[in-house]
Amino acid sequence: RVLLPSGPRSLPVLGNVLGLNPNKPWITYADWAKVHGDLVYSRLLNQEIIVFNSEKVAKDLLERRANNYSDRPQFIIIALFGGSFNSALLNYGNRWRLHRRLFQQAFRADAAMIYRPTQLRKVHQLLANLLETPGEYSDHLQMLSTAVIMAVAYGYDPASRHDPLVMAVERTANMLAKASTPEGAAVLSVFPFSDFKRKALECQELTVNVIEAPFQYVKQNIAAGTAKPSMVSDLLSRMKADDDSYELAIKHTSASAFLGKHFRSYTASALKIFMLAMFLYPDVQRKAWLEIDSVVGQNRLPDFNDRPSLPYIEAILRETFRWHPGVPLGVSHATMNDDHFGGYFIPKGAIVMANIWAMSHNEDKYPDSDEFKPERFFMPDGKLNNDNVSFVFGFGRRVCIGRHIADATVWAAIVSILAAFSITKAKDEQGNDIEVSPQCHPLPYPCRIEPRSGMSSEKLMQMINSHK
Ligand code: HEM
Repeated sequence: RVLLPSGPRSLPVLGNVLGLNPNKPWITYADWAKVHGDLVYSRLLNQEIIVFNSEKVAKDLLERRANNYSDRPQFIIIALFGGSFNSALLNYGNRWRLHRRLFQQAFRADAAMIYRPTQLRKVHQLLANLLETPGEYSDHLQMLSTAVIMAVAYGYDPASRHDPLVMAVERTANMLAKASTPEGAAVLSVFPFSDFKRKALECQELTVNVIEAPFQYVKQNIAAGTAKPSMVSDLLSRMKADDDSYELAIKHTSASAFLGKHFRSYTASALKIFMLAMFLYPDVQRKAWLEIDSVVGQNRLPDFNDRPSLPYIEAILRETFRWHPGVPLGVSHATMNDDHFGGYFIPKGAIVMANIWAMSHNEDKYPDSDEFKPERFFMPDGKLNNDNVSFVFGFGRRVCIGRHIADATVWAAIVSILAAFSITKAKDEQGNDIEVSPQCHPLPYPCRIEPRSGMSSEKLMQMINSHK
């Protein structure tokens, strides 16, 4: 008799739909793991789902048995919404291999270095925006995220957050994202909303335009000799003439980078979490200022050369990724064949999810895991340990391809915001602190952002301008 991994008792048709917290399923899965172990079996309607709640199991299966665990589940709903171009959701096969190779050429650790000046420029623009309209910080962080991806993928410089292309991207990406979680897809397929088909068609049309427009922009710039370095211009320069399938793959990979709503949002989510941590943990902020002042001083803005000399900032970056990981359940994998592990049967076609949230809240590894404590990354001798929380970027052959870009953007934004500003709780009309509670995908909550002691608006603007 085959023994499936253990899991909660399920209802005949619905499976475990009703037991799942739809807003934070990772918490439900982590609770189930306390009863059933690191491997939890559940069912959503007729789809089998196995959740890996520890790094060890995720590595044993997603990495060491990558041949079987590198597929993605396919949802008809995503194709209906025009999302089948997305590299992150492709089946494990030749089309995905070509996409991955193109991404790899542009985004591997050494190639990604050429985008650093652009990333720093966009971060300085963020500082200027925060200075001008601090209350809109959440929009500014989203804009940074989008602007970096558009610059890296296309050399495109959005004029402002009302840029028509950016607005079209936001709209399309939001629609696609709703269709692309297993929970969303399962529920939508049984309880379709009345305007579902209309939305699907609208989204398909938007997607076609949003893929084509920035690609044509690069081609025109190449023809005019004005193209900036970008993933698309680089890949086009290596393409043999009239290779239509290769050209289509370039269009689709670059679009995946900016239309996969997740990937742009993850950078912004990490930064919103960072802002939250800074005003909830003012001592951390003070320690960071001390480190920045002793290494960088107060007369210039930090740059990437400072990174090795700023270990406390590095620890803040790691803790930001760990405390509230932006992708708490990773991107779902799927099994290609039946398998056995630890005495359990893992069926072919099961959806497999890495519960990154459970891993980042493993109390054995991260005691007081709900607390924001950058100190946890230091060894007794005061040096940084080697835990760079890489699990937040996923596992195995489908590990995040944008992680070097994302890591550099988030680092540059964190260190620059700390160098320039003080972040404190906002006050209500009576002058009392407004309290907020941490969430995984934070809404814009109020906070106060102002030039920190020793900094003034004029000085900050001078420093920003001196980098142009
Ligand atoms: C803080 C920011 C980010 C986080 C936390 C993050 C996290 C992740 C995770 C957890 C996965 C799934 C890995 C797996 O299947 O095991 C993933 C996949 C992916 N990420 Fe990221 N990501 C971030 C930013 C980005 C950016 C900026 C880009 C684009 C430039 C990007 C591109 C991708 C792609 C294309 C995949 C799919 C890879 C594949 O299926 O082969 N990510 N990311």
